Amino acid sequence: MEIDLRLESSLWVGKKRYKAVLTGWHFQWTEVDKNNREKKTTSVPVSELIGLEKGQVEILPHKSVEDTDKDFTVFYVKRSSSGGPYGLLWQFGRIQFSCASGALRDQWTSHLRAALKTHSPSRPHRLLVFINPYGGKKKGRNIYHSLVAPLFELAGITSHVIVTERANQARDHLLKKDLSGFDGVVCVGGDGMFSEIMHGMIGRTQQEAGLSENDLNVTLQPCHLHIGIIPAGSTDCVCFATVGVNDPVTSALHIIIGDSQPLDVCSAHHPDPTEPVRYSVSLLGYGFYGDVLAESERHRWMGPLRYDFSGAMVYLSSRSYAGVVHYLPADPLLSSPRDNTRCLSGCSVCSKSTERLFPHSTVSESVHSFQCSQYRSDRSEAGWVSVAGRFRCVSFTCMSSSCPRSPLGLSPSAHLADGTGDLILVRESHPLGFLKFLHRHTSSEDQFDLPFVEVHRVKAFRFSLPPGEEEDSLEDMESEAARERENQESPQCGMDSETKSRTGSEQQLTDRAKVGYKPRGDWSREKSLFCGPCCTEAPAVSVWNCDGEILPFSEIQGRVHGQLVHLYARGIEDKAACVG
Ligand SMILES: Nc1ncnc2c1ncn2[C@@H]1O[C@H](COP(=O)(O)OP(=O)(O)OP(=O)(O)O)[C@@H](O)[C@H]1O
Repeated sequence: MEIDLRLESSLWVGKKRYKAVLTGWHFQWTEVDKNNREKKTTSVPVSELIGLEKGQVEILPHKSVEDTDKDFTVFYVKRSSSGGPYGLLWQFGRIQFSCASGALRDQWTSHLRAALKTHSPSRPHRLLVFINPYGGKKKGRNIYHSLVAPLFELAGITSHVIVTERANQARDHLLKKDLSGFDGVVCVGGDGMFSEIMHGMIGRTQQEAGLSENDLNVTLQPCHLHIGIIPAGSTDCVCFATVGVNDPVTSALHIIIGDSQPLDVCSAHHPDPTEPVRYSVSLLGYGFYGDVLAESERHRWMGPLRYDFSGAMVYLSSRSYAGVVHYLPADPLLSSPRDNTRCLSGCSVCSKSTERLFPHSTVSESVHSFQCSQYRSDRSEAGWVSVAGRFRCVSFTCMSSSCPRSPLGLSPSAHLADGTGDLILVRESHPLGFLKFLHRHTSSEDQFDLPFVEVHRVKAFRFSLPPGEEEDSLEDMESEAARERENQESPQCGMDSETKSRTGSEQQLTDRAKVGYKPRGDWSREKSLFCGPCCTEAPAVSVWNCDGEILPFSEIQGRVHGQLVHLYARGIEDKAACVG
């Protein structure tokens, strides 16, 4: 039975009188002048109220409380149009009302609290927070404690905070420790930290379901806990592509109100099933993007500038790589990477996909049966398409991968949660043509409208080296590796040991080395191949850039898992529709 939450009365803000109405779903206040004429109305959905306190209360920059009888303070989500060209910045709105009596004040606070409870059932109450103190400009701790923690406290959220002391600590915690009682996990850091947490969450969910995540044919179980991202890294692409801005307060507010954005994830498997699976949401890139990452790891000391520097070096080396790409196209009637649409908050393509993926309310059973039957047909060769050639880059993304420097992203019409990803093939081309392709990512010009570029919306793909090429390249690598071993301490190509122990990518490589990598996956060999223009011979193979981490092999099989994780986000809001 619906409780009657409706309440209406006059309230005062300073000397101004307002007509305030709570309808249950909305709380609105309209200024009324001396002649009883109504002026501007502010309306806030109850789901976007952050909290309320009796008295006159301030939260930021410091908490202060003046406990008065007739006042109450409401905190709510306030949209600002100043978030940049595409996203909307959310601000922490605050308004302090005075009532005619203490009894009316108590009526307002109890009605508002009841409305919040009824109409915001998915808000988190207890969160596990991981802070990477070394991410980005090393401000993660400060960002969390000064901007986020006070808002969580106001919203009645308790948090267990872990400041990481090493790479992969968060992943290991999520894989091994008791997570009962938590509603979600918060990542304070950049894309590398998010990737670590996503790997831990997906791994834990499969462990509990008794599934082998390394098996390409296994249908993975969606994760139950939501992930929130507080951007504090040098690259925060996942946050930008799912929220529209990189702003800690905006992200904290999405977490508080319990927003939910499903996200497709691509699993990347080496043909050898004993190699651990990796997951990607924003970029799996071979060739240019793999080389840039490998090169940039050698210049960590440059800070974020290393990406520009390495990009220029790799561009100048003008490399292309031979390969065969096989892909399983998605249904072209549902959407296409060239259809000029944007996946915005409430996207109908993603909603239809949710209905397809989860046709019944018993989510886990239906997901299992749907995805199993879908992938059974994927495994046969029927419907697969092959493309062979030399490529500047082969990229795959499950989202637009927009970021502040490329506001429309790698694939502007890609969807966050439709169970597909976009495969972008850039063939060997004139260097100026490739420069044009790269430059178009920073503007609104169509980067796919070039003769050497093709893009396909797919459900799965494979990349293999052409027959014969593989053995040659392995021999090349062996001799490079032998040379490299002789020059182990070479300052030109070597990484200093301090840098090495800091990075997640290398930590992962070290971990893999411990479990016995095959010779191809040995970083000491790979790094000699990606020294940029300082190398005289162009290497025959590249590596994969998996959301900013190096996968030290060339052959790969990728498969999209529809809506495998959920973020505390709602996709990019349509600015025109949200800000009047
Ligand atoms: N305490 C720690 N010490 C060293 N590395 C850590 C620590 N905590 C997390 N990491 C690792 O640091 C890597 C980079 O973190 P993050 O993404 O937060 O920062 P970033 O500045 O954006 O980094 P990058 O530009 O390399 O992606 C992650 O892969 C993560 O696993």
